[in-house]
Amino acid sequence: MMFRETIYALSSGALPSAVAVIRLSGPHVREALTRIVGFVPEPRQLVLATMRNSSGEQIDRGFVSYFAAPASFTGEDAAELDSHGGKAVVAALLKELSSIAGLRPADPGEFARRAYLNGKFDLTGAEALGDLIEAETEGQRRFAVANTGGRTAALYQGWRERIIHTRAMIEAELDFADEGDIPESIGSTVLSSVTELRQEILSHIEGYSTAEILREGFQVALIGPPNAGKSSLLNALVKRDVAIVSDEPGTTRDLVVVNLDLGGMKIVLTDTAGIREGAGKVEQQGVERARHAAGSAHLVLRLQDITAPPSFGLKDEYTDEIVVLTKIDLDERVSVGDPPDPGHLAVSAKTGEGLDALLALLQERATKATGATGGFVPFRERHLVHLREAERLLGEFSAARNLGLELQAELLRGASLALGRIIGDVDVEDLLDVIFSRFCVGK
Ligand SMILES: Nc1nc2c(ncn2[C@@H]2O[C@H](COP(=O)(O)OP(=O)(O)OP(=O)(O)O)[C@@H](O)[C@H]2O)c(=O)[nH]1
Ligand SMILES: [K+]
Ligand SMILES: [Mg+2]
Repeated sequence: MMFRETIYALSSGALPSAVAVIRLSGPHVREALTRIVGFVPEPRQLVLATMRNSSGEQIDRGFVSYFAAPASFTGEDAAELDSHGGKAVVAALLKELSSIAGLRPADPGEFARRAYLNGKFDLTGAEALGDLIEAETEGQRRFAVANTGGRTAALYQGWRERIIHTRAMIEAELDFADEGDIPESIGSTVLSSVTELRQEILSHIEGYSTAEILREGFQVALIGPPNAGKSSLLNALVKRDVAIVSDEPGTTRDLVVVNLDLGGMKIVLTDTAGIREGAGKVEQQGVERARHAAGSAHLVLRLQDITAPPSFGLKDEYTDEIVVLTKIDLDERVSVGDPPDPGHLAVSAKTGEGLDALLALLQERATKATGATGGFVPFRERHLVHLREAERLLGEFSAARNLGLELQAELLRGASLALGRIIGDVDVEDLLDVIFSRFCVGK
């Protein structure tokens, strides 16, 4: 696809910086380079050059590189100017570029959008690229990288081809059969291949939780009666005073949420209000929030003060929970290595005993929760919507008897369209804004 306008943007981060990278893409790139540095370098070479304004005055000296279409990120003629990262330097270069006819500043994600439209990657590839830029932990980075290579697209494309093949069998029958009933032999082949595919899609959908955990983090809720030491433990784990601690029961009212990076895994710790009966109105709201946080967490840490009697206010049980005995510095009979119950953990927020073991456990649980899928899972809510739609249509196909060939073909067409929407093969115009506007300017 040819665009008439040439776009440019500062693609590196906030100024001032040691070096700034200005990126250009479009039909006027050669012309712009000639204007700014006086020549067009050999493609794919970094060349030292003096950058000048239209009166010939030097703006800066730096590097310039040129990428001839279609061998560039966008598929168009493209270039990069590497200047010093001073605010005035970059401002002068951008001003100079703006004065060249046919050039305009790029919108957020516009380079990537052009790359997509020129077939450099499919929509899932673009989304993975966005994830890579947003990745904060090593786990997120690895996951995003795994998805940038077009593997997801290949999977969905393969499924589409199977559906299209099945549909072709049905349509061949449509052309020949008068009564619109498929012969028994073909009917069972078609049905079993549709059922098999539906099963594959279903198990793929299940893998979404992996992506969610990697992206949003492994959710850990700290619950327990008032004064169990929840806020103290949270602070000790993140080594910051995030939550207020006091000897007054009912100190924490709202949820206090902090992120932790454990060995490349994002862990989200939530401190909650102490759960007890007969709390006042505000505290009761906090208790409800606590219960809700615990209910939606991947792991619940149930804290118990070893110096306090066992709590009866905490009847709710959660599928994955661990009892953590707190304040063990106050009882010399209890030590980290020897808790009264071997299934429990023992810690002291005051001395730091037991914290390493707890952190190791959190990391292990989070890693286990993301499984060994190697990133081969749906990684956006958007994908899930279309996968569910495809699965639903295939399910309708398998369930109905005597649907008639035409309706069967129609269901398969719908399923194939749904999969096509994930990779961006069909009507995606409205989606492009959503996906690419999330990118930064210059990408
Ligand atoms: N000795 C000792 N005291 C602790 C420890 N952890 C917490 N405390 C004390 O226990 C009291 C309650 O601690 P918090 O962290 O506020 O307890 P909480 O569970 O968050 O309490 P609420 O928010 O009111 O539900 C404070 O006085 C803390 O100093 C510990 O490991 N050792
Ligand atoms: K307290
Ligand atoms: Mg608290």
